[in-house]
Amino acid sequence: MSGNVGMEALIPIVNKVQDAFTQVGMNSVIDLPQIAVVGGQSAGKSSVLENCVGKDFLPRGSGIVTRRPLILQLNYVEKGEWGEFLHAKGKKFTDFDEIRREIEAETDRMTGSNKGISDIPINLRVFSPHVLNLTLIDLPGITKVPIGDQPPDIEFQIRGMIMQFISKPSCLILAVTPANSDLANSDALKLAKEVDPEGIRTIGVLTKLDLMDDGTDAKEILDNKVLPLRRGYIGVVNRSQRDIEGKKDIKQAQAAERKYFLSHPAYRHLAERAGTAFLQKTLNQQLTNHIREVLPSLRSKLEQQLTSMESEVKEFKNLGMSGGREDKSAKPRMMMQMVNRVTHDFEEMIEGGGNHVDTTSLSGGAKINTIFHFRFPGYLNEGRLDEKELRKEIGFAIRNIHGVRSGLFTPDAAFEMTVKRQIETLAPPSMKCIQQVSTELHEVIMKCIDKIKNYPRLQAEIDNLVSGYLRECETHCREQIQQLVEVELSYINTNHDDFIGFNSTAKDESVKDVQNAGSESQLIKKGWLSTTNVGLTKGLSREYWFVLYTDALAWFKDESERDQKYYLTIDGVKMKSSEEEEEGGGLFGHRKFKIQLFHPNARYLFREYRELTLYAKDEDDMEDWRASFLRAGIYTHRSQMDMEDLEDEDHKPKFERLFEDPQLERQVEVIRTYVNSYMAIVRKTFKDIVPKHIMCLMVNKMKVFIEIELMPSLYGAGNPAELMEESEDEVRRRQELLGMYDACKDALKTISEVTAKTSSTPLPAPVHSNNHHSAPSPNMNASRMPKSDSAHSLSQSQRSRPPPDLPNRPTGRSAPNAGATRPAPAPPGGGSRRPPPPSRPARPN
Ligand SMILES: Nc1nc2c(ncn2[C@@H]2O[C@H](COP(=O)(O)OP(=O)(O)OP(=O)(O)O)[C@@H](O)[C@H]2O)c(=O)[nH]1
Repeated sequence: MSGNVGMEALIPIVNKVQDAFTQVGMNSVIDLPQIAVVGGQSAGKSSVLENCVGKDFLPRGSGIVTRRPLILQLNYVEKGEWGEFLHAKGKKFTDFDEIRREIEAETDRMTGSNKGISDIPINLRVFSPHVLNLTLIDLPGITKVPIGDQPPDIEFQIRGMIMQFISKPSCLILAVTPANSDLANSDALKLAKEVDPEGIRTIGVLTKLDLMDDGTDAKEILDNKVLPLRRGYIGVVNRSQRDIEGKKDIKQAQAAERKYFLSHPAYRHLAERAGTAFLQKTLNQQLTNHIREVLPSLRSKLEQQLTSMESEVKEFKNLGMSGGREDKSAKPRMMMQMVNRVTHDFEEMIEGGGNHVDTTSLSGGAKINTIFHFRFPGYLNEGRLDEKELRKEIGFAIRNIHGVRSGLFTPDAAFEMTVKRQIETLAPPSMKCIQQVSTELHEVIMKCIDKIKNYPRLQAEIDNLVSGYLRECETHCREQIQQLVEVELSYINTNHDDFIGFNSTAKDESVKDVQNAGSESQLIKKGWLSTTNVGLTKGLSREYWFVLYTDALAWFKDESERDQKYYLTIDGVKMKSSEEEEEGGGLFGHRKFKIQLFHPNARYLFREYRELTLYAKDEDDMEDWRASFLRAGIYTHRSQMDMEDLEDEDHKPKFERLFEDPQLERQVEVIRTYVNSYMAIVRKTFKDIVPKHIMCLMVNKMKVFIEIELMPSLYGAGNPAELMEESEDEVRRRQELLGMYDACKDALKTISEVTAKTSSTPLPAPVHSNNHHSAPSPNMNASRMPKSDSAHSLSQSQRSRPPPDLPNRPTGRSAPNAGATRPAPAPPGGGSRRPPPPSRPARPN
């Protein structure tokens, strides 16, 4: 294909821009517009389209030839020239006559051979080094009277088909009208006007000038004086049927066409603005305008991309890595930068703050804080014995200390032994805390060095050194905590200010003694409990505020203790406690923690009740109350039946049996209270001191190590040049980045060159229906130009001319040559020719 020189000239420009953008990762940046030909049957549409491309391959002839839309995609390739049909994928058509035959055959396949039509397009892709990536659309000619197999609504169908394509705002419309027919009735112009009323994307093409009646010409139409179009009309002389049959080639045809215009007296003056070559030039200018229009946005995209790469490129340049040769001396400097980055990131992740605060998950420092203040206290509590177990231990200890004798007094040793056992249980949760912080620190390190993964050797070495040091810190910290446990075990400080044994030994040692001594009643415990039998319908429970004194139990409506419900002296009162399943508690049931108080020697406990049933909210609460009742001298009562139950099948005493001795039970309770008090102090100390140790011995030490010792350690570990060896990925990435950076700069240069080498042409001023004087212009684009600019492109003389009243109509003879001028008497008054009033609508719509 070489019939369109202008288009070929555009190819390198488009390709250069396209290539530059492909290199920077942007494809299809220049999306060239589609061009569609519309017109009546046999108007010469296919001929015009073929001329635009500059190659013979479309079926042409008299009658309805184009019966399906043909979407012709031109694709630029460096080598070879062939066509491919969508309906015959994979088959390459190198003979363009064969392409024509295939179009005809494919048309017939869908529509039959008897002039039927179809809106299903034929898709043809032509690959050639001589074309731009453009899409051209050949559409069936507009017809009104159905023939052959054509449906009755043929006109309507074809119209719909055409509209599908030309209504797209990006589609250029070549409205083809043969000069030997009435321009005023041109369906092509009517349709174009419907979708493009301002005429921005419509070019009028007047074919078959050579077939006009002798003595008539289309000068006035071509001068845009008849039915003026914003972009005017271009006259062409295509090959006649005889030329085609005689195999007149496109070049010969264009030469003959040029001769025709130059030699024709009516057209000589516009020979430079007529003919296939000028039509091509017009379209190419339109494409140029389009290219130039997209350049500014491409430029700004490129500039943005360049800016985003600048800092990294600068970094490489600083390190002497921008060229092909690498600067070896830059590696230690680079290593220092990397280590500084790790130091900075580590510090930031531990201490918080910084520029990149993570909003999706907790950072290292925040996680360590959670371990210290939420998880660690939980772990400390997990290690606690439950109340039952604790009592059991204390009970055994007391009995073992007393040996064969029944001890009258609570032995101190039992307290100390139990406390020591309890202190030992604090070691595992503390170690767990250390281990979790260590894991977190390691994760922080991993995150920090992930950023230097492009230097795998350096990354591995830092990991090795830092993780090794972390292990040392962890071991040291564990030793220190173990030491702390031993310190606690070495001296049980019963003189501690917060220890209740120290301050209130007398009070707690023997509540009973206090009572017996006739001292004043003392408060033991207050709290909510629910009960079912205090003046309520049986079965319903209700909460009261219970206050337990050394000698009495009182309950009130609420904490204000104003409305007292009852005051029960507890002398001789016993208790039973149990857990029971709540009725209707569902699959797993709700457990109820029940304590029953009763008087074994009296019929009624209070009022008409034999017992008082109290429900605690949970097991701990029940244990607390039980302990408090014990302190108040309310002991567990065992019936004979219970006692029988105290031996198991092997006649070994069950644990409960220990407590058949109320004296022992009371002693256990006293020690338990002391143990709890003392352990609360130790736990508090651990809660405070373990995190401090971890901070001091692990976190802070790690910070110092990374900041001060890491760099010298790295030097000790190996040569910086070797450590700074990049990963293949990094080398590739750097090359790509630098390549992309250069490509961006080249692309910007290309854009500047293209801008300098090409020029846009402004959109002609709009024409009015009665303006016969708008000059035709090859400039089709600039549709987005402000109207005022377009208006400026009109010369002063053009604007000052008075607008003629009506479109020019042919005078004299009948229709076929409407729009053509005939030698006719000069119009009255000279100036613009005023045709006689039209006998039918003179405008396309
Ligand atoms: N002499 C002469 N013949 C032309 C000219 N333009 C087209 N023809 C002839 O007119 C006939 C129809 O031309 P086509 O290009 O097939 O017209 P079309 O508009 O594509 O026709 P359909 O697709 O059938 O609607 C062919 O025989 C062409 O050779 C012209 O400018 N001068």
